[in-house]
Amino acid sequence: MKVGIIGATGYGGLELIRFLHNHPEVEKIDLFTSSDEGTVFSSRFGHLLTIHDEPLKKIGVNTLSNFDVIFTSTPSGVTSKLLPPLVGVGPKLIDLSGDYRLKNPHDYEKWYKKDSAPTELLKDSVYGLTEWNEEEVKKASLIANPGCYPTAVLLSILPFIKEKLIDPSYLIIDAKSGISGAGNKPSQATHFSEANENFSIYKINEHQHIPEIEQAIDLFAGVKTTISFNTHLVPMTRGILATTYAPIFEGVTEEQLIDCLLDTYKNNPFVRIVTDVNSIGTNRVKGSNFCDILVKLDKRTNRVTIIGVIDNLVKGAAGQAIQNMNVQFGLPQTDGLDVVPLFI
Ligand SMILES: NC(=O)C1=CN([C@@H]2O[C@H](COP(=O)(O)OP(=O)(O)OC[C@H]3O[C@@H](n4cnc5c(N)ncnc54)[C@H](OP(=O)(O)O)[C@@H]3O)[C@@H](O)[C@H]2O)C=CC1
Ligand SMILES: CC(=O)N[C@@H](CCC(=O)OP(=O)(O)O)C(=O)O
Repeated sequence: MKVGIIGATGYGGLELIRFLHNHPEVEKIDLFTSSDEGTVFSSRFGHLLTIHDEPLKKIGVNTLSNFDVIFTSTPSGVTSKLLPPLVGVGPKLIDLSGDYRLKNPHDYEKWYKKDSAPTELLKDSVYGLTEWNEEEVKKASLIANPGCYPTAVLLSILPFIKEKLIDPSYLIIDAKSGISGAGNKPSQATHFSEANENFSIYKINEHQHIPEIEQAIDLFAGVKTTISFNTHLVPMTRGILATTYAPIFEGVTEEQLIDCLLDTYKNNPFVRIVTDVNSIGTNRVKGSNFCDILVKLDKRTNRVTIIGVIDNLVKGAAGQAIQNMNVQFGLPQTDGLDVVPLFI
C-alpha cells in the first residue's frame, strides 16, 4: 500500500510514521508539508535517521490522488477545505482533526468557531470509533477519526448506557490529559515553566469534545443526553485518564457491570478490562493502542466510577487511525499496532 501523511511534522503525524513503518502491508510512506517543502525529514527529526531520509513534499491534489490512503493530521479548519476535491477520486481519507466529526455544521461552527466542512461531506463521513462502528468503517471513503478525550470516554461508558445499567441523564466526566494533546505549536499554557508543577483546568464547560461525545452516545446507544465534561492539563507528555461518575439503575451489581464490559469487548484486541484498582494508569498504555477500562460501584451512593485510559497520541489519534485503515482494507486490526506499552 502507498500511504501519504499530511501534517507529518506534527505529533500525530510522527506517531503515524512510527507505526506505519512497521506495518506489513505498507510499502511506501510519503510525507507532506504546508511549510517546509524539500527539507529532508530525518534532518529535522533525528530519531528517524536512516528510517525516513526523504524530503518533505508539497501538498497538491494531483499528486495525492495516486495514494491508496491519505492521513490528514492537521489543525482544525484545514481539512474542511483541503479534502473536498479528494473525496471519491481514489484514496481512502482518514482525518485526525475534528473537521468531519460533527454532523451538524452549526455545532462545528459553535464549538470550533470556524467555518464547517461542506454539509454533504459531513453526512457521508464515518465516525471512526472502531470498536463501535466497524461495519461502517469498512465501507467508508472518508473517516472522521475520533478526538482523544471522546475515545477514552466513549469506550468506557457506551457499554453501560447501551445495556441500560447506568442513568445517562446525569453523566459527570472529569478528564485529564498530558501536554502533547495540545500539539507541537508552543503556547503560554504549554510552556514548560508554566505547565510543569502545575495541574490546571481549561475550557471549563466549553470543550469542543462535548458535542462529539453527546452525538456519539446518541449514535451508538440511541440516547439523547447532555453531559458535564471538563478537561485538565497534567504536567506529563502523554496519556489521558477520564473518570465518569453516573447513577446506576436500581439493583445493578458490580459483577453485572464488569460482565457487560467483558462481553462488549470480547473480540476487540485493543480494549482491556482491568479489575485490579492498582493497575490502571497512563503508564500502562503509554506508546500503545490499548484502552484500559476499570469500573467500580460505590454502593454507599449508588453511583458508579468508570475510568478509561489511553495514550492520546496512539489510541486517541494515530493508532486508532491505523486501526481504521486496517478495517477499511480488510486487514487484521492489529497490523502495525502490535506493540507492548512503554510503562517506564
Ligand atoms: N495531539 C493529540 O493528542 C491529538 C490531536 N488530534 C487532532 O489531530 C490534529 C493534529 O494534531 P497534532 O499532531 O497534535 O497537531 P500538531 O500541531 O502537532 O501538528 C499539526 C501539523 O499540521 C501541519 N499544518 C499546519 N497548518 C497546516 C495547513 N494549513 N495545511 C496543511 N498542514 C498544516 C503542520 O505541519 P507543516 O507545517 O509541516 O505543514 C503541523 O506540524 C489536530 O486537529 C488535533 O486536534 C486528535 C487527537 C489527539
Ligand atoms: C491537552 C490539550 O490541549 N488537548 C486538546 C486536544 C484536542 C484535540 O485533539 O481536539 P480536536 O481533534 O477536536 O481538534 C484540547 O483539549 O483541545
